[in-house]
Amino acid sequence: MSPLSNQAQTSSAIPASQTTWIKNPLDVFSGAISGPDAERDLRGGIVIQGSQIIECIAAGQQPVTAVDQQLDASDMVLLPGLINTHHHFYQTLTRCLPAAINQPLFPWLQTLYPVWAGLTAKHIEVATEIACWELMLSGATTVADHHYVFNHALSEAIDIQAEVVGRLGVRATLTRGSMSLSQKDGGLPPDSVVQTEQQILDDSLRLIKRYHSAEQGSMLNLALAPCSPFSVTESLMCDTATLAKEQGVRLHTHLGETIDENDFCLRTLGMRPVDYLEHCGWLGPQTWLAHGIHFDQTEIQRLGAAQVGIAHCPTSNMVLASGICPTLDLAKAGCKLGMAVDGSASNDSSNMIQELRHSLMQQRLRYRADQITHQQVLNWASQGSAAALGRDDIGVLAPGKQADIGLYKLDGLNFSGAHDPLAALILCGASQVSTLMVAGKWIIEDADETRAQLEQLKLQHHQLAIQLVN
Ligand SMILES: Nc1nc2[nH]cnc2c(=O)[nH]1
Repeated sequence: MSPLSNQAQTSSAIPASQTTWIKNPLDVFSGAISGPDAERDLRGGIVIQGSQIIECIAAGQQPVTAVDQQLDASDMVLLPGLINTHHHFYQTLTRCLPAAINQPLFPWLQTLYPVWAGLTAKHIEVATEIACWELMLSGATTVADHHYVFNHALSEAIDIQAEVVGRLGVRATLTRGSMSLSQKDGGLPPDSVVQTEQQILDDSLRLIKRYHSAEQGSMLNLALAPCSPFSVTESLMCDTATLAKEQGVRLHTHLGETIDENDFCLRTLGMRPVDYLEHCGWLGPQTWLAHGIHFDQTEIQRLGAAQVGIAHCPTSNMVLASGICPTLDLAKAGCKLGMAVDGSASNDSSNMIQELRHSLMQQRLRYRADQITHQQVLNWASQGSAAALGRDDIGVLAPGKQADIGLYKLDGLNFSGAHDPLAALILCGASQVSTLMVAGKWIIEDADETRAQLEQLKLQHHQLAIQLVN
């Protein structure tokens, strides 16, 4: 059933000329925690036209614009669509693999690389679909993926992902990942999952030309993402930075995740990861890093001065016992702090709203309770994540921004007795949206119905997961 009322319009796409008032939400968060976007009163709701928000309404006020239809949101909390800045969709197929669980990053990867070497086009397609639905059902309207496993039979992984995200209607940043340093050359991955530098650079250029759209409201950004210092050659890191600059796309990699990575860099490159980043031409605002944990204070200042983005992945960092990201220090220094669930083999879920709860709890162990609020983690997952992905058209509820929103009903037992609805979303542990809109289109109109429709896909995914490990 459509959540819309008053007019007969029930289409999930709002025609460009139509206006919709998301009316009187129970509570609302704009995405910002300082400045004019944080101070604006949104308790009367927002008006959407086409793919954009055109009006924000103060409590008790009516829209100035004539509205064609309304959605009564008085029993729902309104958030900007959450933005996931780092994932490995294919890892949904290797969640909780007994041989891999209970290990830190390096042995965990070495256990999983040979399994991932068996990925086929079908695995990529179905895993991408499952991960995207899991993210969307948990409130994400923009998803980023870091696909870096290109076995010898699988060259079209990003093309498959581009087809799936386009079909689902979710906004995406797809990164062309890569590995070029195998065990025989002193790296961590086996030969079966690395490519030559030329193969990687040629395919990167092909994908940028085919899919990257940089305009406001873009549904698909492409970025380049050599995997990590221990799986990529130095020359590929440098050449990728040059290509990204020539083509005007962003750069992404894993950095500062573990002490083992620091040791690897010192031993094989003779420098620490941030020096390596600078040496390869990566230390700038075009770069966002997954994890960003093991930096000293001087390195944090250098990353901040360069306005590097950080994909903070608290659950994965706890599961792999990697460490605790110095979020507030990085943000204070000038880094753009975003949030991510990381790959589903190190999480082992892709639930974006639950990630915020984990972040709040983990970060309170490092900082004071009054410094890590529910608004702070919500801000990282919206405005902060948008900045990390280099976007200023999403992540905030304000006129002129894209109409990407999530609405949450607090009807579970876990919310009973909660006083502050916005705080309850994080502290009582929300796990699912009720409805979700991307670029003015209802992607999820009724989450329970959507879940029911995904049963067949789930079965197929589970069978593919079993087949992959056998
Ligand atoms: N957490 C995590 N770190 C990585 N470093 C290189 N590859 C990976 C990965 O798949 N997950």
